[in-house]
Amino acid sequence: MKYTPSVVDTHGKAMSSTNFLEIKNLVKAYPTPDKGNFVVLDGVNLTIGENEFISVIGHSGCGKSTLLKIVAGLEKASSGSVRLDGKEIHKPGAERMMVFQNYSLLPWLTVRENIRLAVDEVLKNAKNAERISIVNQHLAMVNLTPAADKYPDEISGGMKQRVGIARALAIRPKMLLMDEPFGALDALTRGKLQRQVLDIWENHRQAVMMITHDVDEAIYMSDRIVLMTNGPAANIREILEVPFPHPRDRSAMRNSKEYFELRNHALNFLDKYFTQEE
Ligand SMILES: Nc1ncnc2c1ncn2[C@@H]1O[C@H](COP(=O)(O)OP(=O)(O)OP(=O)(O)O)[C@@H](O)[C@H]1O
Repeated sequence: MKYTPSVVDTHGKAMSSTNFLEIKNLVKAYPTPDKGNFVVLDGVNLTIGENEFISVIGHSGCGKSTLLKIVAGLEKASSGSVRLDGKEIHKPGAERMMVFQNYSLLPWLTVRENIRLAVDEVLKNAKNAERISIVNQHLAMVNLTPAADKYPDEISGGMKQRVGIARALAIRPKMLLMDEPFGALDALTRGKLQRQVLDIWENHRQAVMMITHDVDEAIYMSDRIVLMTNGPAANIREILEVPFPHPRDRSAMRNSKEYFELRNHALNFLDKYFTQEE
């Protein structure tokens, strides 16, 4: 039987979510040396709810990172608008925290100091005791208390990524932006960290936008999956609603007919666009 997504919405009117993040008619073009423009994103519309976990999937180079960077305020849109909680995004802000694939920790600071630096930077009005408590709480949340005084080059990739996640969460952002956060990890570490991030998110719900190349990861973690067309001039072709309530049991889910159909639908979508490009 062919899978029919429960939501196919390329105009951003998500049925089950509020418009916490609102991306409207977003276009991003880079100037080229011949004075033309290279259009990366062309007319992206998307809304994300306050407590919603969204994954973005698309072929390499279609503009996923560009989209995330615009939401982070690290890149500017050529036209269109991006609003968070009603406010236009023009620059980076502490209400949107980014987790990168390559960890991006400061190597001369310990695990604890990496998290503390972000807390000091953002929670300027908090008293010292409160800052210490926030750092300790977030170290514990990602099971890093025993490694708190180690330096980044003394810990594994999975641990580094947990520091990145704890650092992002410690400043209590309204939205978490993750660019292939588990991409550099081995399968076992990846699975464990996916579960850990979900545990945290299930207890402290917030808006999450995660880029991934992994369909299983997207189904396991997110409420909706955004499928992007190939670039140039990419946009959103389909949005799939993931029909499993949280917390999710990965193995039970994987054995269900819905999972199989959703997975095949997403993989067929990617195959179709890959074939068209060739
Ligand atoms: N600063 C820039 N100047 C010019 N072109 C750029 C710039 N940044 C990105 N691009 C181009 O925009 C397109 C989209 O890049 P982007 O990194 O957003 O893709 P992606 O979907 O995240 O790719 P991947 O999955 O491989 O990480 C690519 O063709 C890239 O070369």
